[in-house]
Amino acid sequence: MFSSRRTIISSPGKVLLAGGYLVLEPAFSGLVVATSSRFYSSVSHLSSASSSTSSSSAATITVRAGQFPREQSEWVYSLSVNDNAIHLEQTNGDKVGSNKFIHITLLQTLRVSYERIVAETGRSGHEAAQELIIRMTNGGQSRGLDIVVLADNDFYSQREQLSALSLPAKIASLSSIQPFTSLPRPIAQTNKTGLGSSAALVTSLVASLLSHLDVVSLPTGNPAASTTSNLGLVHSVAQFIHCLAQGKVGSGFDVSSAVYGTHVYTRFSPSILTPLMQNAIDQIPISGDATLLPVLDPSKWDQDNRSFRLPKGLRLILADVDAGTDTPSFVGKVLKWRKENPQVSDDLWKGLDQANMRLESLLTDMVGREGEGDYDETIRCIGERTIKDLKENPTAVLIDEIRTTLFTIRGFQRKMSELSGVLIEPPEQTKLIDACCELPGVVGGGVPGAGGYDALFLLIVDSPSVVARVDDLWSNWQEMSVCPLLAKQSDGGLRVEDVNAVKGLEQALTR
Ligand SMILES: Nc1ncnc2c1ncn2[C@@H]1O[C@H](COP(=O)(O)OP(=O)(O)OP(=O)(O)O)[C@@H](O)[C@H]1O
Ligand SMILES: C[C@@](O)(CCOP(=O)(O)O)CC(=O)O
Repeated sequence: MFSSRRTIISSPGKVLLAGGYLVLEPAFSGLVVATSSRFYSSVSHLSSASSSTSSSSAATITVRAGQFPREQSEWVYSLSVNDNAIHLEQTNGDKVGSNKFIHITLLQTLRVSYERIVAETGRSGHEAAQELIIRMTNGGQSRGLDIVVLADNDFYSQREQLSALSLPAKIASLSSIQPFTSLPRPIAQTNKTGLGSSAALVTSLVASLLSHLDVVSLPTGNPAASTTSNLGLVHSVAQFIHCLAQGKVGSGFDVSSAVYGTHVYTRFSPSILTPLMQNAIDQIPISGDATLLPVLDPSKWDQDNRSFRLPKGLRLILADVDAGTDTPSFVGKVLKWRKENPQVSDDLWKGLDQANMRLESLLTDMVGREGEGDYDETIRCIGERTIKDLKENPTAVLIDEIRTTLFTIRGFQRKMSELSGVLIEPPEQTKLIDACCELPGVVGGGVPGAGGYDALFLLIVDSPSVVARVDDLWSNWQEMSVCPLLAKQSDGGLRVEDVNAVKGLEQALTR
């Protein structure tokens, strides 16, 4: 009986609200907010194998990026076993080119799966390799795995789609675009919006593969309820793969939020991955001891995730600004300046970290006031700026302190820009964010993550009138092209999906 079993797991996008650059060092933390816009990975079995093609030592994997042109966005791999290794080769690279994030995710996740099969079944070598292939081919009844990856529209600029529909770059227009809308050009020629597509892709694909191959068990609904070892393994495997594919060990805040959702993140020690980064291999050894699992054992990872969320009644609203940011180049220049100016940069880092942690504390205090009788009314009045005397109202005082702290953080970012020569908050962004902050209901804002011209965020009162004010200012802004995203904050990380619960997903998977 051919199995129609399908595993769909999604990961949220990310916004590093505070802690850019500092979060690269374990001494400092970052406030990372997961977005409502998500990245989906679906794993099922390819059509049934005819007796001539079914094999216990080979399998096929096809991966399709469902919203991109199929002829340039479907990668096919063949997996085979020889005397001392499992090999994964792409078979259509000459036609569509390669996708290193997909290839590395498949290879390393299958390598983890093989090592887990050895550890759990006591089988090794060819026997364990055959067990892996049996799971990939549904007991030989299928040729292998059929994978489709899909991102919510927010991950990629929709400017062209909006102009093709003669629609203005406004929130209402974005809502009229079909979910997982087809994009005209391949990924490499598509503008991304800074939500962390690669981290969400890697994380959701690792989780869906490990789950489909029965290596981890992630219950439907809220995987956060699953055992920490399962989620912890998904986290460490995804962090390793993302670093390998990016060719550097970043802070990992983006993978952490793709797994755990919104939280205060303190990075893992980069040295944990050194043994694996130095001799990355391109096959899966089936002789000798496990080499991945001892390093990716979650109990050996020292990152910290402190729970944190935005308070009820406030909303994160995001915009994609017309030019991107070369994050690796920004990071390189800032860290070079920091190394050359240790005293000045230490003082700056400590001052900025205090402001970042003050922001966390104030937002958490706001969460603590959600049950107060005056909370909702105060938020409503702040939205229309009809509060006369802030001093009389503790919630209003807190919001005013959040506003001040966001300005303080931006001041430190401008100081970092001035001293390092890296335009973290460029003058054009300063002008735009200051103009937004003048609007009633806007608490504050800033440039997320590495900054530059990539994106901007605002913290606003979550009311239609405030959203409309911001939307209007952005759509009329002349100095830069500012396009809103639909994303809001969300608290959840990895999620096992029911295809019928996600609008447009079934159609996009079978398109
Ligand atoms: N839908 C997708 N399907 C397959 N691969 C994708 C998809 N989206 C992104 N990728 C992969 O991720 C790579 C982008 O990773 P990169 O680290 O350069 O950007 P990023 O920092 O994640 O971007 P952003 O934060 O703007 O989304 C692409 O080159 C591609 O290999
Ligand atoms: C600059 C840095 O601290 C944050 C980059 O954030 P983003 O990719 O610009 O959202 C780099 C990192 O944390 O890996």
